[in-house]
Order: sequence, then C-alpha cells, then structure tokens
Amino acid sequence: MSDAAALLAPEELEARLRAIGAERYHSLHPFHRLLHDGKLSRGQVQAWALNRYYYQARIPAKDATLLARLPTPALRREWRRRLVDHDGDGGRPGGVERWLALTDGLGLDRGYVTSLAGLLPATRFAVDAYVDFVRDRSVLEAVASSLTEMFSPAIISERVSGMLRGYPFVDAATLAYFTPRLTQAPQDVAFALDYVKAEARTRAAQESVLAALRFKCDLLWAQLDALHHAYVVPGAPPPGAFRP
Ligand SMILES: O=C(O)c1cc(C(=O)O)c2c(n1)C(=O)C(=O)c1cc(C(=O)O)[nH]c1-2
Repeated sequence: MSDAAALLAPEELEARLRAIGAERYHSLHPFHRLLHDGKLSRGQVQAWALNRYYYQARIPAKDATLLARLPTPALRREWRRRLVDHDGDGGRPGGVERWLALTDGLGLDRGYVTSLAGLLPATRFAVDAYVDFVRDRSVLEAVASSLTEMFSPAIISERVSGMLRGYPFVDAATLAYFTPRLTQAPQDVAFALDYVKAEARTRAAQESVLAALRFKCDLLWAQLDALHHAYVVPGAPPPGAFRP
C-alpha cells in the first residue's frame, strides 16, 4: 500500500475527481432519467421542483458559511460572486428568485413552496448536511464539495432539451433558471478546481478532497432517492451501496 501514500500529480487528482462524477453524479439517478425523458406526470415534476427549491434556497447559506471561513480578501472576493449569483444584486434576480419562476411556471403556489411545508424530510436532511459540512470540515474539503458543478453543465443541457421535448406544460421561460448556470458553473469550477489542486499538498489532503466530492454526490443522490421513493417506486440502490 506504499502507492496509497504517494502524492498524486495535480492532473491525476483531477482525473480521479472526474471519475467520481462519472460513477456517482446524480445524472445517473433513475429519477433524473425519468424526469429528462419526459416520463413523469406534472405532479411528479412539481414534486422535484418543490424539493429542489430547498437546495437552491440553502446554497447562499452554504456559500456565506464558507465565505466567512476564507482567510484572504482575494479568496473572499471570488466566493462572494457566488452569493450574488444566487441572491441577485437587487436589480437582476439571482438563482433563488429564478427557481421560484420555475415553480410558478409549474403552477405551484409561491407561498407554499417557500413555506417548505411540502418538503420531503430526506430533502431537508440532505441539504442541511451540505451547510453543516462546509461549516465543520476543512476549508479545502468545503471548496472541494462544490466540485459537483464540474458535471452540471452536461446534465443541465440534457434536462432542458429533454423537458422541453417531453412535457407540454413546460416552456423555455419556465426553465430559464438554467441558462446562466451554464456559464456560472464553469467559472465556479475553474477556481475551485485550481484551488484544490494547489492546496491539497499531502496525499491525506488529496484523499479528503476526493471524499468531499463523494459526500456531495451522495447528498445529491439522496435527494433524488427520496423523490423516487415517495413519488415513483421504491427500490433503486445508489452506486456502491448494498445490493441483495
Ligand atoms: O441542476 C443540477 O443538476 C445542478 C447541480 C448542482 C451540483 O452539482 O451541485 C448545482 C446546480 N444545479 C445549481 O443550479 C447550483 O446553483 C449549484 C450550486 C452548487 C454548489 O455546490 O455550490 N451546486 C449546484
């Protein structure tokens, strides 16, 4: 096991991060397959949008938590941009507001969505675990946990085209949330990926980065498990989980 202790070259670390996405990103989840292939009812799509609202709503709290822990003005400036992306600047709407345009477009009542009254318990636990993770783990792990965004442009493109094709009740305006994400996510990733490649200076630190990305994939997966179990059918073990 002497290999296990050797420092990985930065490109090898990146390759291992990408391999985690290829194996475990939520694009592979059966609920997303149904969503993107136009196989869900309007009510099931509403359930997805309503639960996902909580993720969007807590992302700024996650980023503010991490921002407060960053040690330099340059790092804080970089991370502050994410808060503006999600909360808006008072003029242009941010991601949280744009997500509510999506739930409006699906015919959900805003007050009901933002009250969180209809949220699945597992959605709340999974999303809250993300905020707790960036509060409690190293800054390196916290930054690494955002790296699922490496994989989001591909799933977003697939989702938008699949939903426009598959659902008469969805139009381009309803899905407008996703358009800015196609440029924001790569910008976020460029910084976060360079950061973890430069700052993970021991093999143990590199392993913590890989584990943080696995953790994040798991919490995205768990949100879809909850939806699938509640609104479709039970019985879809995640990658790597016990299969009888
Ligand atoms: O549509 C998606 O599948 C998807 C995935 C992810 C992700 O991989 O975490 C994010 C988003 N969207 C997204 O819209 C978003 O604002 C976002 C922020 C973050 C993060 O970890 O800081 N992930 C994601």
